[in-house]
Amino acid sequence: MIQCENLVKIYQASGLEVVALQGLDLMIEKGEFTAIIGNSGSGKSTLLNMLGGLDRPSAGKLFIDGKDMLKFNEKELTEYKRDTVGFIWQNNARNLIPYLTAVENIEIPMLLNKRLRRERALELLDAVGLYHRKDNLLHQLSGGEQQRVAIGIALANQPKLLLADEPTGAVDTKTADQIMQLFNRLNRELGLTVVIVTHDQRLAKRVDRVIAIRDGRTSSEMIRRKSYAEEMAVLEESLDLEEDSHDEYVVMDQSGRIQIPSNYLEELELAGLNKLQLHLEGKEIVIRAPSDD
Ligand SMILES: Nc1ncnc2c1ncn2[C@@H]1O[C@H](COP(=O)(O)OP(=O)(O)OP(=O)(O)O)[C@@H](O)[C@H]1O
Repeated sequence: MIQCENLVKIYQASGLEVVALQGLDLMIEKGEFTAIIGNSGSGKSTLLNMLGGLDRPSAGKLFIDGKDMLKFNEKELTEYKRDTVGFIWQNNARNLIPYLTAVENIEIPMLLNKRLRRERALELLDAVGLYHRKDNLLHQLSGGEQQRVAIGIALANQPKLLLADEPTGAVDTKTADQIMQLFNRLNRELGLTVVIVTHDQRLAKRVDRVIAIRDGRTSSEMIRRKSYAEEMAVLEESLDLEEDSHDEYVVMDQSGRIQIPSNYLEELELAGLNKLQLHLEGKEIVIRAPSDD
């Protein structure tokens, strides 16, 4: 579904160049539920904006749903945003129109698409568990309910890809869990590919794959041993997932480069060295500090 190779994004800010993505590699299959984590400023939102067609990459390759995003003209980009992708932000003000009711908010994207259907808007409201709040104005809804309306809006045009930037950043833990369950249900039942950006390691445990970004590059990856869907089938009601339910991988780029996690370097006192010894031992690669002689 998503294929990024050596993706670069450079912003120009008051005469200075900021390299927000510096050669990021990423593959996401159709139907996967992925979380992107990383420190503030590591490039998570920049990546999501590229995936959502809200901004254009400076260089590299980005294919989504078989289409080359770097070759899109304005019209194709608008069609992509309208038909392929649904976007949810942390901040409700970017998702919702305050003076409309819940159901009217969901109708908006369908209006732009000339497919206005109250019936469909109500279906979507039902899908996000808010049918009973359809006639409430937004200020009458809680933060979590507003975020669910935003998810309904993102689904209005039947996207294949759902992107969410810190979707639970402004709600409490219990509401965050409900929102994650909703994403999971949409992923399982509609087969939607879902990518969320989060700071919250706890939420990241509840997806199939976690991709960590450091300094605008993919630095490591965790893949769930059992699919989240399988686990949820058993644990539908329980929110306590095993601590250790992911295998960790480092990402290797096309040229064979990997990034060694900083805690490994520190533990073995390798941090700060500019060369290391590398050799094969059977089927394993051993990395160690250079010997003195
Ligand atoms: N429009 C812009 N103009 C200039 N620099 C930008 C712009 N957007 C992002 N940046 C810079 O690019 C880098 C990556 O920013 P980005 O917002 O993608 O990080 P992030 O990982 O999402 O951070 P956070 O978790 O704080 O939201 C930062 O150094 C940021 O200052």
